[in-house]
Amino acid sequence: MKAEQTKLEGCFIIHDSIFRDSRGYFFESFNQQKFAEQTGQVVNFVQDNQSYSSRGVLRGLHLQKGEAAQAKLVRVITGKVLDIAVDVRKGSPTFGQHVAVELTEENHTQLFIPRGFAHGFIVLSETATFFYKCDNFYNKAAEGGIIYNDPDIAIDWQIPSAEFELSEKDLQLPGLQEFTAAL
Ligand SMILES: Cc1cn([C@H]2C[C@H](O)[C@@H](COP(=O)(O)OP(=O)(O)O[C@H]3O[C@H](C)C(=O)[C@H](O)[C@H]3O)O2)c(=O)[nH]c1=O
Repeated sequence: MKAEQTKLEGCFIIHDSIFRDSRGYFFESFNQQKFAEQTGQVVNFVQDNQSYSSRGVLRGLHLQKGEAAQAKLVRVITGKVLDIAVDVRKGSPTFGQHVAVELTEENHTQLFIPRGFAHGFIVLSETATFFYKCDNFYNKAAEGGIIYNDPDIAIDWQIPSAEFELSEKDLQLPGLQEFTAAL
């Protein structure tokens, strides 16, 4: 695997080493030792999540606050998504900035999102199966988030907004300024 540092400190694009032969492919989707060597971060994941969505479904921007904050290692098993990580770490020099990465079943690319980031994705293919590892357990009481179309973050979700499908919960998330005021 190779870890590519993004413009956001601690957030890495992970390029996996895929072994292909006449049967198909194999790759180590996570190796704690190699990950630490490449990123300088020792991560102990404790929970795996998986979701399945159709084209236009937009999940996010979510995070867990305080002690319940989660680092995530995310990838796509089937389909294609645009994955977004937003730096909302208090005092960060890149506060409010984001990275956008296309994760597909073909490229096997992963994104490592540190604690203190908001995360979301939109499905660009007909359907997508999304898998991610978390280094902290789900804590509903600590859930928070930022509205997907906040003008200060200014995410280009790549497809027409008429195709978007969000949960009622996500449509009521606060803007970055309101979120920041509560930090
Ligand atoms: C996240 C989570 C949810 N749930 C339950 C709570 C709800 O009854 C149901 C669906 O939850 P939600 O609508 O929050 O699922 P997503 O919109 O996919 O949320 C995720 O979307 C973005 C992309 C993320 O990065 C987060 O990990 C996570 O917030 O699963 C659990 O039981 N455990 C969990 O860890």
